[in-house]
Amino acid sequence: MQFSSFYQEESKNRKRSCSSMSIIDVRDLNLHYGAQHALTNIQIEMQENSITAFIGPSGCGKSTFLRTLNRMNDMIPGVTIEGQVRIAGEDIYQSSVDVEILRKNVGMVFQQPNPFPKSIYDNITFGPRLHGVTQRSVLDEIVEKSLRAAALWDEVKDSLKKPAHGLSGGQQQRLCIARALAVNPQILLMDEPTSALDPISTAKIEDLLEELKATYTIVIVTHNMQQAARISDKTAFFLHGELVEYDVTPTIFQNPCDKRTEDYITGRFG
Ligand SMILES: Nc1ncnc2c1ncn2[C@@H]1O[C@H](COP(=O)(O)OP(=O)(O)OP(=O)(O)O)[C@@H](O)[C@H]1O
Repeated sequence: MQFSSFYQEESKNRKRSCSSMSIIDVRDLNLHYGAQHALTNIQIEMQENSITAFIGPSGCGKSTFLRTLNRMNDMIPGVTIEGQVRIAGEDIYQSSVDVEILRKNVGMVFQQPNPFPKSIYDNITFGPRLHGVTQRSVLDEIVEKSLRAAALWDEVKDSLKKPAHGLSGGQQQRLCIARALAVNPQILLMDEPTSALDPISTAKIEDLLEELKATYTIVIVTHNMQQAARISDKTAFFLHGELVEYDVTPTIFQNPCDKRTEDYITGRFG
């Protein structure tokens, strides 16, 4: 199927399915960096159209785990991964999986906004063009739709040909979100997406995530516990490469089962 029709068809299907099935299902996941055991027996299921937050002290494995969800660790020399990561029922570590298509479906936004040194328009169309969209009208439509979804359209609609690097940090991060949405992913992975931003830009992105979860499944690493409490449906607490506790967010913050979670959220360590 042509990517443009694939894009439109997928959008329609996405709107129809608003169930809360597990879209991510991880079983017995272990990851080593050489001899270092960085993730130990991770088991977790994440629901479609929800926001899941990963919290825990520095070095506990949050980002490493996030990267296993679209095979971003594959490129790191010496990494070994065992276990299963199922996305929409498919084990993404099977050799038959096309990693390019996987990363189209499971997009990523990083801590530092990283727009390409290109125009706003070309940043958004980069992914769709890579996947074969050439028709100008379709590209225009994707640009508008992605920028609207990222709550940036009104601010940039008259300067689409201007360099992306001319935008503020907060606008650049929303552009990076729009760029990720332009290839119509199912899942958006976000690694501390607001830690480089001021409080107003942070609030805009938090509001945006609340809107985006109607269409996408969002997994976010955050050091900001108020942020996790504000925006996530479920929270996973990691410590020393283990998933200590995972539950609905109010339970994690108000009534955690594990003493280690309680110590962390009450600021006794980390
Ligand atoms: N590319 C890498 N090569 C080797 N070891 C790594 C690599 N990336 C992470 N690690 C190690 O794996 C462990 C987990 O790191 P990771 O970055 O996943 O933790 P984190 O919880 O996301 O930390 P932070 O909150 O500081 O970003 C750490 O001991 C880290 O040093």
